[in-house]
Amino acid sequence: MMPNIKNDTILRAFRGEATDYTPVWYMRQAGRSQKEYRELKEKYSLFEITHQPELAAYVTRLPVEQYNVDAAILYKDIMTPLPGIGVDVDIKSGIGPVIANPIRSIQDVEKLGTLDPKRDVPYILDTIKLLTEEQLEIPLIGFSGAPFTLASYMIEGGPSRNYHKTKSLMYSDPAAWFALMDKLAEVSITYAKAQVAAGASAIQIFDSWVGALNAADYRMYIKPTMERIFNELRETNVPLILFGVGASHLIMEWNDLPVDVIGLDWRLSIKEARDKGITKTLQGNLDPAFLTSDWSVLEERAKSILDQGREAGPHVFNLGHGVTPEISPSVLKKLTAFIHSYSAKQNSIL
Ligand SMILES: Cc1c2[nH]c(c1CCC(=O)O)Cc1[nH]c(c(CCC(=O)O)c1C)Cc1[nH]c(c(CCC(=O)O)c1C)Cc1[nH]c(c(C)c1CCC(=O)O)C2
Repeated sequence: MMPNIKNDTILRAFRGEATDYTPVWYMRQAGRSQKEYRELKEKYSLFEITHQPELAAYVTRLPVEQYNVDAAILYKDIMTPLPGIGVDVDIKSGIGPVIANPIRSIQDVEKLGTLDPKRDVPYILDTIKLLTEEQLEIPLIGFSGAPFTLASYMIEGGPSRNYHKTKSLMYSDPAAWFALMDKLAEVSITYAKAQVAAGASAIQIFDSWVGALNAADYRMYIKPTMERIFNELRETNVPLILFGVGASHLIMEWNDLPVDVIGLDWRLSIKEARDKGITKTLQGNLDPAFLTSDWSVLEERAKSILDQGREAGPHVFNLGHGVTPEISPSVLKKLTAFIHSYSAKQNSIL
């Protein structure tokens, strides 16, 4: 069955078309900032919620109903597919993903299996079907972690500040590194394709931590893998988004990739990205810190981002990184309404 989408504004903006207003969604829009979510987390872990389609769909819908955003993002983690290939991962509250069997050698890479979405993550596909066939009237964004970001957890064994183990494997054992990149590229491709087949209307690839590399190493160790992923995902015909944190020095490399949208954090403005020569739709890039500032301060910064997006568009509003637990849902609701009304008004003046 086809997704039952009544408002596809955000998909048109992703593809670079002009829209009546600037569409918006927020990274980590579903999560600990919401009391309904925190209540659910008292009973269930993240993996327990994602294994139950009714519950996962409920969490995915919370920000849609509360904030009136233009897209939903499937509630799950970038770690979700990894148990399917033999990674022993747990998500620890306040820490993040922790891995009991880290990768240290090519032998460890060779032990990894292949992802079969119907066998390994059927509950994700069921959640997508439930949402897109029965519940949502706006597009659902599916996603996958990118190979570098997934590998960083798999090699470090958990979150890291400097990625020394990851880089050390990359620089000193390229055979193991490229074997791991191939394995994780396959995971991203099969997983994202299965999400689209189940009803997802766009795919975001989170390469959150790849900004730890310089551009020359990115070209050598990462870019060929990303080219393969996006070339294969182009076949799905859905818009493809690439996002990373602290990666301004890599966006010209990203601009060469067959993606539709580049997601910026707050370190580079929309205007600066366009002036550098980025030709894709830009997504971003409010510093989440503004969500705990006075409304007048937040409004001024949101206006500036929207004005840059109008002049240097196409643009989809988002944060520069995820919503954090202390952010109040009422602020996100007010901000969404402001983004819609301000951008619609500015468009009608032009
Ligand atoms: C690097 C990364 C991870 N997970 C993700 C990324 C890429 C985006 C980014 O750069 O932030 C992606 C992610 N994780 C989660 C989502 C849900 C969808 C959404 O955006 O609303 C998404 C898109 C749920 C989650 N994933 C996690 C939570 C919070 C903890 C929980 O509720 O158990 C949620 C709602 C856990 C997690 N998982 C990860 C981290 C760093 C954490 C936070 C650890 C902490 O501060 O406690 C790994």
